[in-house]
Amino acid sequence: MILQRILTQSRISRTSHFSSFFIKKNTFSFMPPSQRQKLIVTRTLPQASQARLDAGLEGVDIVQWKEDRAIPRAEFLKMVNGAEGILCLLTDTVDAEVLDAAGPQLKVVSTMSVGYDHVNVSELQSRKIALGITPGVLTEATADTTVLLVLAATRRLREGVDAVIQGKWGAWSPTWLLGSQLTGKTVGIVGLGRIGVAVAKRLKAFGVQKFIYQGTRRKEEVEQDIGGDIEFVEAERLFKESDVICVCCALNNETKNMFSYNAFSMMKNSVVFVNTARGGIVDQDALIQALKEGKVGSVGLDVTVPEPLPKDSELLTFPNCIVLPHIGSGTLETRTAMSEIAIDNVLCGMRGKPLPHPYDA
Ligand SMILES: O=CC(=O)O
Repeated sequence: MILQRILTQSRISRTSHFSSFFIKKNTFSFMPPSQRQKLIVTRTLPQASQARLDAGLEGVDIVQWKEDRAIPRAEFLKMVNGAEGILCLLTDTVDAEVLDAAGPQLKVVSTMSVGYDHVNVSELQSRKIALGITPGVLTEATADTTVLLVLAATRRLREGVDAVIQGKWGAWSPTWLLGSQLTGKTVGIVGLGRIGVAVAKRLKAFGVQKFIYQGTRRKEEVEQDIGGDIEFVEAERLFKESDVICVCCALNNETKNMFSYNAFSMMKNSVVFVNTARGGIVDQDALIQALKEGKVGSVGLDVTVPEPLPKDSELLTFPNCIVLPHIGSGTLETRTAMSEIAIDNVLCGMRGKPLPHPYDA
């Protein structure tokens, strides 16, 4: 009891506040300083995971950026020096400069995200640094957000809400604010991975008649799992035939700017276009042009370039375009599961063990 109190007090007294970041030394281990490992955490984590860090990790000194904004690059480069593990977010670019600033002892980068387009994977590989991601746990939340945007866009949610707020709600009208419905429609999914499948299964319940999908290869086992009318098609056919398009793929060299002006020009004028993956998959200027020219029916985006999207972005001027602030995985359950995996990944990497959720080339 007395020992417990001494340890707690000593832990508190050794936690120092350093400009905007905290250094937390684990004081209940008698490990000599030379054997202690430095872990960088680039943001405050959801409550349960933050409590885990605050309780201390055996043999680890945690240096954490605790402001409610992304860590400035210069701070990141300073803070990372001497780290053996980095727990970062999708807002932190991890490239050769960061790895150089860290030094050769760096063993693992663990991102609290399933996407890793902010990490230079080949640099990590060439330096034999492990990369951990958080797959699986955000599938349901992100699929929910995708369906939310599909429904919001098809039923003109933004226009309806704006009309109520602006006092433009007149008498009930047989012709006002008519949207479309999903019954009998064709939905195109780009990227039939975990999230794409979860989206298809949800949308099936709305009476979608046919799914067409695009990706690196046909997935027969997944087709069977979803069931019904589902077909792997070329991108061009997906653009032309879909009533609704959901972008659920990773951002990489193949998918960057895949939604070009040409792609939007091929689509039905009534198409509902939803992106919950990464902003860079869409040529945003082309999307703005397509919206101006009435080449797309309605749009729902959870991701943009840049993020945050500036308040004066032209994208925000279209009543048929709804933009969310990248909250696809934004539930307490999901974000907690993601941060727990990110901690497990980074600890295993620092201790030289296989990561429970490694990036899989
Ligand atoms: O966008 C969210 C993620 O990649 O986890």
